[in-house]
Amino acid sequence: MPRPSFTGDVQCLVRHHCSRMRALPASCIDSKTKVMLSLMYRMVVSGRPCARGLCVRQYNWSPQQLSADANFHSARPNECPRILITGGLGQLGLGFANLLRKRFGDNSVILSDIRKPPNHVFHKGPFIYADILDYKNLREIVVNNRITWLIHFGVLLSAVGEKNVPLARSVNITGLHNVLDIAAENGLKLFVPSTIGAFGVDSPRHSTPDLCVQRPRTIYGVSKVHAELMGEYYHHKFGLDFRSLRYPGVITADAHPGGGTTDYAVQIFHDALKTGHFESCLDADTRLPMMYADDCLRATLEFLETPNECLTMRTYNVAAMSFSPAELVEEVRKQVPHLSVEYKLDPLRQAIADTWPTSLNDSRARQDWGWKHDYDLPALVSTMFALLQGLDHRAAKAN
Ligand SMILES: NC(=O)c1ccc[n+]([C@@H]2O[C@H](COP(=O)([O-])OP(=O)(O)OC[C@H]3O[C@@H](n4cnc5c(N)ncnc54)[C@H](O)[C@@H]3O)[C@@H](O)[C@H]2O)c1
Ligand SMILES: C[C@@H](O)[C@H](N)C(=O)O
Repeated sequence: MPRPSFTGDVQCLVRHHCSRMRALPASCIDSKTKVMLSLMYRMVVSGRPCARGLCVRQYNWSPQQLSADANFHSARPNECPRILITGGLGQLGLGFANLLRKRFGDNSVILSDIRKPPNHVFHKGPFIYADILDYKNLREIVVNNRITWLIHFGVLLSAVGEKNVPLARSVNITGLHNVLDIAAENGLKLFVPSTIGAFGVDSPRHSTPDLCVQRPRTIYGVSKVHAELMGEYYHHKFGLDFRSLRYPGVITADAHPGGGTTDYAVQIFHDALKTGHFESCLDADTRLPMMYADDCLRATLEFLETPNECLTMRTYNVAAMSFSPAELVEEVRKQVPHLSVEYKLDPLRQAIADTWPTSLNDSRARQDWGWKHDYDLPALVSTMFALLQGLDHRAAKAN
């Protein structure tokens, strides 16, 4: 094995850390930091890469990656997590950043994406450019900001993924590999959402359990099964605190849909308010599991805060409701009675939806960490209208 190319500065840093660590009472040292530092120390003094953990990739360390004001020597085990969200400008990122900022403080959460943030996002809290395909840049952001939790939302969803398989493979699989390695090397807690799309025609279609045959037929689904398995493998092999929830289709007023099969269930609210006419890309009877964003994001935070000892798995189903386009239309018409509807099926999305579960069994999440949803279909519909009408009202006042 080649000798790792540590610079003198980093050797000093590691030795300094290790001597500080020995000087502190054991109760003050976060166990992951302890393992990481002892592995680093072993590497430096022996000149050999460690067998387990940390050095998932061989790379050159460069002192430039430590910012001038890097202050991780003073990190305390019980301080708030410092969180990075990748792909944060999609449907779920901003909502989750808001929830996490309420819980841990505005500066504890960095949103990142490859797109330019709108003004209201940029001024609301820290934002940084981060391409998950750029391993070095991502590692630098994690190190310089002393990140402790990584929320990995960067992805191509099911329908857009099928339209550009090479890009989906790259973002969803290579991007995941980068994130996994950086999380393992830096002792992070890593959350990667999975999806109902991780199941396929061979899975039980109704009340689909956590553990069953998973043979999805989209690149999105294949990449999510890969993420579940790789995360669990890193957990067992390297001790990575990997966690994943299989989300249903998520409905949010925060952003426009990002190219998924369940997009229709978001689009209908915008169309009902703007034009009073809605074209469904899925057949009237196509039933899929769905969830309101507040439930989804609360589930994620509660899951992340659950002590390891309570978890019996690393990947859990979470569920709230299931409905078809026809059932959603019926509920929407209680608020917008004049809504006209046309079923103009998109063959790509319909074919995908036909392979997904109609409902999920999430009894393990309810049992292990107390998951409980708040929103059913009527509550979802009235909340979405209230929020979107409020937003329209505010936009009209601003113009
Ligand atoms: N929205 C849902 O209904 C739903 C359901 C199940 C699971 N999920 C999962 O939740 C997570 C978030 O989903 P979402 O709905 O916000 O997705 P989205 O498609 O709305 O957003 C994904 C974001 O990833 C960004 N991105 C693309 N390539 C990138 C790259 N190379 N580097 C960094 N960022 C990149 C995009 O710019 C986009 O802002 C995903 O992992 C998704 O699979 C979502
Ligand atoms: C279900 C989910 O993963 C996403 N909304 C999609 O349709 O692709």
